Amino acid sequence: MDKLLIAGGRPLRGTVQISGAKNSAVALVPAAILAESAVTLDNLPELSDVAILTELLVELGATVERNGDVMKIDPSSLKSVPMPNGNIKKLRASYYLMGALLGRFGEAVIGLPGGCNFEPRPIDQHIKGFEALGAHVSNEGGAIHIRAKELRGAKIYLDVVSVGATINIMLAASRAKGVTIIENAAKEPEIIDVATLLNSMGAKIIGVGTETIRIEGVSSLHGCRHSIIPDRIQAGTYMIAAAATRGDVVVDNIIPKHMEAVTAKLQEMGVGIEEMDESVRIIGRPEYQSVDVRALVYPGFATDMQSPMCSLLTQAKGTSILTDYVYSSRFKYIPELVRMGAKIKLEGRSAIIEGSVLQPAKVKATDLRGGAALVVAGLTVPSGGVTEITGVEYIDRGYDHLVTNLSRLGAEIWRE
Ligand SMILES: CC(=O)N[C@H]1[C@@H](OP(=O)(O)OP(=O)(O)OC[C@H]2O[C@@H](n3ccc(=O)[nH]c3=O)[C@H](O)[C@@H]2O)O[C@H](CO)[C@@H](O)[C@@H]1O
Ligand SMILES: C=C(OP(=O)(O)O)C(=O)O
Repeated sequence: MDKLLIAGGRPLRGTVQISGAKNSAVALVPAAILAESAVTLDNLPELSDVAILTELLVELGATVERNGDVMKIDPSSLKSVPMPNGNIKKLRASYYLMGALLGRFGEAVIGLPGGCNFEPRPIDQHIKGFEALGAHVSNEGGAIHIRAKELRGAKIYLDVVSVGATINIMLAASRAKGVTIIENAAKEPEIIDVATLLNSMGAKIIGVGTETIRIEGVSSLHGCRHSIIPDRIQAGTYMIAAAATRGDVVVDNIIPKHMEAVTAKLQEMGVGIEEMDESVRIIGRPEYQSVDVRALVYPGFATDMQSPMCSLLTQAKGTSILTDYVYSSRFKYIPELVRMGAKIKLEGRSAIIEGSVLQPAKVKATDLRGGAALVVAGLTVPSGGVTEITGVEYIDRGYDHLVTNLSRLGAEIWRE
């Protein structure tokens, strides 16, 4: 089993280039199968989730060619293949194959998704959406069976603001007969990215980025070329790592607007920030103030940034309160931070964090962003001793070239 080793205490310095967004890529790759001809995706990140999805597309009969960060997906000889088990269970975003296959073939059999199960993650809103479009949905032994004689547009009000349900309904509805309206839709930038791809394929989607999305179904979609937006969660993690190590880092190839919630919080703590057109410079300071952080849906502070932020808050003077309003118990990483000397108490859906000096320890990542929190903490430990992180396979889901990027910034980090 791989592990990451970090000899901390080195301020990060230099420039890091951010790759395409995982949470876009894992929706765009399945979306491509709705086309009748080849879709080319640029700026594709090199992540295990993307690799598994690619294998799934090949199992479905697509021809996939990857060259660096470019992937060409030709779904012209795609078949409807049931996928109750196997690779499908390895990642969360395999649920996008439900919407995509339903749109393309009117049917899908997909095993319940795996991935980071930091707490129960229901998909009832996805299913409610498919049913509203006229599909019959049943759970047979842990696999979701979806079948529709004909997909018909419908008005769907989401009970919770869900990224996955919003995208999944958009995928299926883009090939439905008539108009679908999604109310209380999620507004994340990745949703806009998926709609941009679908519209380039010939779909008719408006309203993305607002709480009402209108999708006029079309009878067929065609191939196109699309460049994936930068990964705002990777970008935010490097911003936090730069601040935590009192470094000086330019995080490049980003959309600064997508970073506003993180930028504002770092500024409030006293971190130096310079914003450019496609990059942001983070200038670390010797002392930071404690702050309160609330993880919310976009444009609020992202729940995916909550865990790395917790590691930074251990470096602030006084008491910070970090509350997650999206996932009430996304805190499995906290006992590991405590093992590293962090002073954190859990109260309901909040972590109460006192400033502390971290120390090296052997710790285990049990989910992707919890793993990122441990990396930030390991980098922050004053020199002397090595932090050992296992569970690296979780981190591989969302951070490409992590060791290379951090090493280039001057970190002492290696993988064994
Ligand atoms: C691949 C991907 O893009 N993953 C992101 C996506 O996950 P994902 O799309 O799975 O998360 P959702 O936005 O759906 O979840 C938001 C909230 O709604 C609840 N819920 C969701 C769906 C549903 O059918 N029923 C229900 O109750 C969830 O338990 C959670 O409390 O958005 C999350 C919230 O920003 C991020 O943490 C994940 O990184
Ligand atoms: C939770 C995450 O991803 P997923 O929904 O793919 O598990 C994440 O990116 O932090």
